[in-house]
Amino acid sequence: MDEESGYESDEALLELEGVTKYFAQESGLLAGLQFDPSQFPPISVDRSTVKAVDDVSLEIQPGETLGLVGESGCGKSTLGRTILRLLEPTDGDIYFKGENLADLGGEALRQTRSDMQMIFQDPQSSLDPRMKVGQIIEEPMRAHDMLDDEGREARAKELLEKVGLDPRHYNRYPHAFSGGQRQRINLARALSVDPDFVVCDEPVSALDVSIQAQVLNTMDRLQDEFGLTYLFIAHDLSVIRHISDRVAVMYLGHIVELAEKEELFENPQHPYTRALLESIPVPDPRENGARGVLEGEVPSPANPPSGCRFRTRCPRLIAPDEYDWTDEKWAQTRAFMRAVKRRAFEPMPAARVEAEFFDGNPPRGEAGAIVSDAIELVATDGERSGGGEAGDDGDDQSDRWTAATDLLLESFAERSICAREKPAYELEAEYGDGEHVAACHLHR
Ligand SMILES: Nc1ncnc2c1ncn2[C@@H]1O[C@H](COP(=O)(O)OP(=O)(O)OP(=O)(O)O)[C@@H](O)[C@H]1O
Repeated sequence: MDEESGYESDEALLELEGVTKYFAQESGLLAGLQFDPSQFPPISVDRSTVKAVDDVSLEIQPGETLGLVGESGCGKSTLGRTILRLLEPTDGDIYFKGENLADLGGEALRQTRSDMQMIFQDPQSSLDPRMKVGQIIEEPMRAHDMLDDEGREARAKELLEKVGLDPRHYNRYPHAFSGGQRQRINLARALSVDPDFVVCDEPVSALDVSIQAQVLNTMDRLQDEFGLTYLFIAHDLSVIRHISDRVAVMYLGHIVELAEKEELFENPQHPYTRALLESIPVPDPRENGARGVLEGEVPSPANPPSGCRFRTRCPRLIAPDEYDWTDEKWAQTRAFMRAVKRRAFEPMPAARVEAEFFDGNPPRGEAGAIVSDAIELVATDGERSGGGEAGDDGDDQSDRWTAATDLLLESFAERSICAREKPAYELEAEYGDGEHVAACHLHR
């Protein structure tokens, strides 16, 4: 038990409740200027809100490594920085050792700041090239008034050794070290103030794969030796798999799935996690191999989809309750809707659209009428299309695809539970007995 705070080590070290971070973003200079003569002043600046982290709740237990994975821009770094109070949360609470960080001030805040450290992706730019390695490692100790000059030097040298470097390099400059060595210097610096919790933000992403494993192994060893708890941010699932005890998957500011590592990798329950896992082996990013699994663009975090944030790209979007569907007819309609939205097929006669997407047997009833209206809009022989005849111009055609897309999305996608309710479900784990949460209505 921690005498001062009353914190007992079987409680969560860190607890997030509804943590939210929005950024006010001004659009590009001219593009963002709105002209409205009926208003005074007639020119206004269009400000949008980037919902980088939205309502994140989770716990991190002492001594564990929670991996945080997701595509670039999903909010991982923002979450890490918000936890450390490098960014002020827009909403929500962060408890560290049972204390709400927002309530801390003075000495308690100072102490907590040294208890929580961060290491960044790019060791090149985070190490001041004009400072010697020893000074770099001692800097946080000096800022926190820890030890005297001699004590700091002794500790810096000891830390150099602990992270796998030669203590005789104390007086060298960062440029004399390789990328992997520079990341080790970063580690030594973060550990100098004896933290309990370290946010590791893509610490090995800039390193060669062969060096990555070595640095990860060192981080693993140091975790045991120093009793550290890690929040380990990475976009690379193999790195996450190497280091994590539990894994949280992030998409567009939400945690979509969280489970113990084995459970997450062997029994993923969110379609986004599955898509991520299926696209793992991409040794050469220019090779398109399995990358097609995640179709479509990530929507803008300034205007994220309602309900489930992944629904606009989800291959398992749930049928709206309004209509009578068989699974087969819904699967076909969903595929057709996606193809129309992405204009993924050449214009063709209605009968061929029906043959290609619905095996010649489109849905009937109310849903069928909507599907047939959409087919008519895009078909070359559709009544409303005039398709292929003289006088048909590109704009017209484009309008019809847009109209068909809107009709299908509004009638079907937007009425799905996936669009209407934010999902959050607790599941039974198949591997281990840890918690497994998946934000997907398939588990309702
Ligand atoms: N200071 C800021 N002002 C405005 N928008 C920001 C700011 N910082 C981040 N964002 C936006 O917030 C979203 C989340 O960014 P963040 O860097 O947290 O994602 P990430 O998952 O860490 O991505 P990456 O791995 O590329 O760093 C992005 O859309 C980003 O553009």
